[in-house]
Amino acid sequence: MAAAAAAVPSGGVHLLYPRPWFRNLRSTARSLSVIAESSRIHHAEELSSTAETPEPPTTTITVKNAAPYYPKRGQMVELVCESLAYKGKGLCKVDGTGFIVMCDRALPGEKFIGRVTRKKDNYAEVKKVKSISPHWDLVEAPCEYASHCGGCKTQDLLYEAQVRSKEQQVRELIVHVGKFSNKDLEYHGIMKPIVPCDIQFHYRNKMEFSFGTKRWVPEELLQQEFHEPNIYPLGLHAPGFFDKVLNVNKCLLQSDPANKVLAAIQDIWRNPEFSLSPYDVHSHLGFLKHLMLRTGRNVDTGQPELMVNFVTSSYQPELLKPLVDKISTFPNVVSIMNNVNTSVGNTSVGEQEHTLFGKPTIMESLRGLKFQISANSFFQTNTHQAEILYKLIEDCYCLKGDGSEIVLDLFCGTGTIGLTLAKKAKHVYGFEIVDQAVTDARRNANLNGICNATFVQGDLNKIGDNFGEYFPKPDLVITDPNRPGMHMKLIKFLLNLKAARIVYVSCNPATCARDLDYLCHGVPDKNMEGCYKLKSIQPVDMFPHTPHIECVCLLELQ
Ligand SMILES: C[S@@+](CC[C@H](N)C(=O)[O-])C[C@H]1O[C@@H](n2cnc3c(N)ncnc32)[C@H](O)[C@@H]1O
Repeated sequence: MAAAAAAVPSGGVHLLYPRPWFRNLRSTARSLSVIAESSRIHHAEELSSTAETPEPPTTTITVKNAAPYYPKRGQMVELVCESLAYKGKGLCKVDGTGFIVMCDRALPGEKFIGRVTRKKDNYAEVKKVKSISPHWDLVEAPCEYASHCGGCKTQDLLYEAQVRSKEQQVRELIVHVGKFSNKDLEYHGIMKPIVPCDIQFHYRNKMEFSFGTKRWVPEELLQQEFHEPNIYPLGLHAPGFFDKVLNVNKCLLQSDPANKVLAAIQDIWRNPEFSLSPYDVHSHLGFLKHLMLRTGRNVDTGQPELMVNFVTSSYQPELLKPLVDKISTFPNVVSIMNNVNTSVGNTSVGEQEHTLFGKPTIMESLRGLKFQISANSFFQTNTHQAEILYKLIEDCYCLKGDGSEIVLDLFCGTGTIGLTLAKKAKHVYGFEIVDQAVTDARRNANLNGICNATFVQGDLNKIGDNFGEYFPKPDLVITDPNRPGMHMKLIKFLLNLKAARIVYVSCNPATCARDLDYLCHGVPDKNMEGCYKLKSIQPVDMFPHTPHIECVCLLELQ
């Protein structure tokens, strides 16, 4: 494994000379409109539960000199990938027409044949059928599943090229969805260079695998190798399928102790003597749904500690006993949990939780504080890079440190950001929807002897006009929403609140760009005026080899 990891160079992104393709990424107007359009689709998908939030603006751009082009479903096209865009998809143009085509797993510079699978008004999606010449910055992907697994999409792209592309995506979204001028971003130093992740494998502290009844074998492997498609899989979902699972014996993104546990479970769970059946998502029969592995750290010894969580459709501990007996002998396993989820949905959060071995939580430390993590609580999944992210947040907000300031921590999860600020603040008020996370946040405050933090359970998409009565006017607002971004009610609240500074931490640059636009430029059709000035945007790579991008943005009241 060490050799495999070494094949991918680390860090150093700012020292490399940009390749010609990167300069070409001063993209044409047309490609930008597609990226903006992509973000609109994204919102439509993800905001279905928050119907009142308007979709982000799309950029209407006239395409100069583009011949009309009407690809048909099933048509084969030869393409060259220009750059990476939304969800890490390759952005290509049909030669001579400028028509935009998006392709999963096409990487910059790659020439390939694609089959049109989906057609929209102004772009199409293709599936790569054959690669003609490889992409620039090709490296050998160390993981055997890299070209099929839905987790990593860009393992075979040089890490420096991955982060350059992420930085460029953020810039384009901020300009075209957020409506900030590229010139301002450059000349006022608003757009900061991306912070790469210097650990590019084994960085995830949490992985969730699914048990399945249908093993997914990629088309190209069906012919090449001997496969036993009837063997039940335990692994990751095939991209786009909720009922097909790619069997995975080892994942290079999770810790070594977690991989040892995964391998041990793979070895024995199909043994007919144990009568363990995978849950069938169609018939709703079967027992084993998911296997969640979380890696923490014993804060006294520094040794990894592992939580193994079996998600099952019913409570039958006697069935799990052979697995528990085996993995409880592993020195790092300190907790074996069973979440029982009787619903037909795919979620791993159980209605009941049982401790089968050891303790119900594991420990982790972040910015000098201790955190107790339960099976279902949110915790930053890359602990190493979270240290760097939180330091950036700390540097960004510049609390005076005299204990006079009030901090509002929105979407606080288990309270990690707020608690790391508490020592410098007068009081921290955290709001979070998940009950268990709020319980954890309170426990974490106690664990660290922090008395000036209050955590409240509540839905920030449903705040009433009296929301501001729950806390004194804050000097600083931290907002860290999940992928759909902030609801319009919350935007409106923040525009009326007029806190001196907002630090917006985002895991989705498209919704982040939309919300920054609202906070800075207002929402004309709601008669809301913007009152913030964007001071900085700092992209951070928390998840190498995946399309995910984190950003820390500082806004100041104008
Ligand atoms: C990206 S996480 C941030 C967590 C935390 N700030 C941290 O750094 O660990 C987003 C959090 O928002 C919470 N959340 C999602 N929707 C919410 C809502 N409508 N109201 C309140 N909290 C919500 C999620 O449960 C999750 O804990």
